[in-house]
Amino acid sequence: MSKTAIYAKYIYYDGKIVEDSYLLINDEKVEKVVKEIPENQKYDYKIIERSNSAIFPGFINTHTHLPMVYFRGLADDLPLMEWLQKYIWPAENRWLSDEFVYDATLLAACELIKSGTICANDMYFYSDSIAQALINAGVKGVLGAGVLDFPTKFAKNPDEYLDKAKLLIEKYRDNDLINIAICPHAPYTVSPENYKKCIAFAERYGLVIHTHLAETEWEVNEIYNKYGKTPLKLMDEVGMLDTKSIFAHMVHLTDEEIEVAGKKKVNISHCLESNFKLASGFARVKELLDKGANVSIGTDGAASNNDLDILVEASVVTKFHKAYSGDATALDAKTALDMLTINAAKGLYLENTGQIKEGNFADFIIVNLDKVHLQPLYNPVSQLIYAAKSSDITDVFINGKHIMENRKILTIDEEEVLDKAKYWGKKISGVK
Ligand SMILES: CSC[C@H]1O[C@@H](n2cnc3c(O)ncnc32)[C@H](O)[C@@H]1O
Ligand SMILES: [Zn+2]
Repeated sequence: MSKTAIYAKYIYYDGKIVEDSYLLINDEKVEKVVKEIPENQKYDYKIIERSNSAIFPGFINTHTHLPMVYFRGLADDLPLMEWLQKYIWPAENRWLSDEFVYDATLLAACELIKSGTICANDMYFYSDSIAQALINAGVKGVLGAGVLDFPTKFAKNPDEYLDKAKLLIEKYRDNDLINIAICPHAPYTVSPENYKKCIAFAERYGLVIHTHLAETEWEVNEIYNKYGKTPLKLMDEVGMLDTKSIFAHMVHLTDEEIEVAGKKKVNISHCLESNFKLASGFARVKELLDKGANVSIGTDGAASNNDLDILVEASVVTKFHKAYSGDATALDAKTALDMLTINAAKGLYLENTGQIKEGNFADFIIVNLDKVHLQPLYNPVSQLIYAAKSSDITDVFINGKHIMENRKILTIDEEEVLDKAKYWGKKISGVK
């Protein structure tokens, strides 16, 4: 049994700031916070001193495509469908393999760890290799096996995509870092019949189902022309709103659909920077939250964002929605932190996750407050969301394991990961 006690200036424990205390960790779980460790227990703990720091729950990125870090900057300044059809899908068909996905996911994992992300909700192919990379890095993943109506290098048809998902479920059933999900890509690439197949499959195995929805105006028109209804209405009719589901984007919703999303407490991953960059628009997050939807934050892939830094994303999200609503009280710093943590865990159906409290998994970050841009300090949560940079995160713990210490990743060799990224970059760009 391993016990750790971390002393910090501030600990965001069970939704409240506790000052000048120890956070006690017992193996992979949080024990409690105490002002003093009883004299007779002092030698039971490895003590870590961070008296100029604050401890917060680790962040959860609820929509991404991790291996796409190797396509970062490959095709920029384009709208979604042109970006996908002319550049990204051809690149995926040319380059994806287990080796590519494993190497790329290690690079993504470094970026996640360095920006305080303890778990990513991924949607891609070759998810076995994604799982192996995340396990080696010590990062949690909800790994969504992608499903499309059409064939790719990875699978011939929806049945084969699902057969491959079955193997993942069996392999990772007892893994404490990995959960498997099912990911029909979007209503313009997956028929209603295949959505129903995915739902039946997800329900049989108790999985979360994760899809892109209402991302662009093009999608709304395409679905209307094909089915005579909106994307959300179509999802409601196939049963997606009445199962364990999470929807990425939800940009183009009518007022009535915002009511429905709220009433049905739909889980939404808001991907603002990707939506901005592809000029897709933006989700009406304040209204969705006010009506009762559960909104968390995703970066989307690094080929459309172009990074996986969820702390920057949250800062942009809170400020943008104040400006858009004309209400400076909208999406305050606590709401932004909740979106990165509790809302995200709820949206992914992860138990004992998303908050530092007794019995929860010990997933947390340590932020160095001794920085010119972080002093003086009146409100630690406000400082985290509005002023801190990811580079202020010194330490990351996941399931009680020390993953990054004083910004050095302890689980994988960052230099080697960088060398591999450069090697693949040269290959992809055709440089000899
Ligand atoms: C089914 S595997 C994932 C699939 O999604 C593609 N993708 C990446 N970003 C987006 C986005 O913003 N909208 C739609 N599809 C996206 C990715 O390239 C894979 O092919
Ligand atoms: Zn996406």
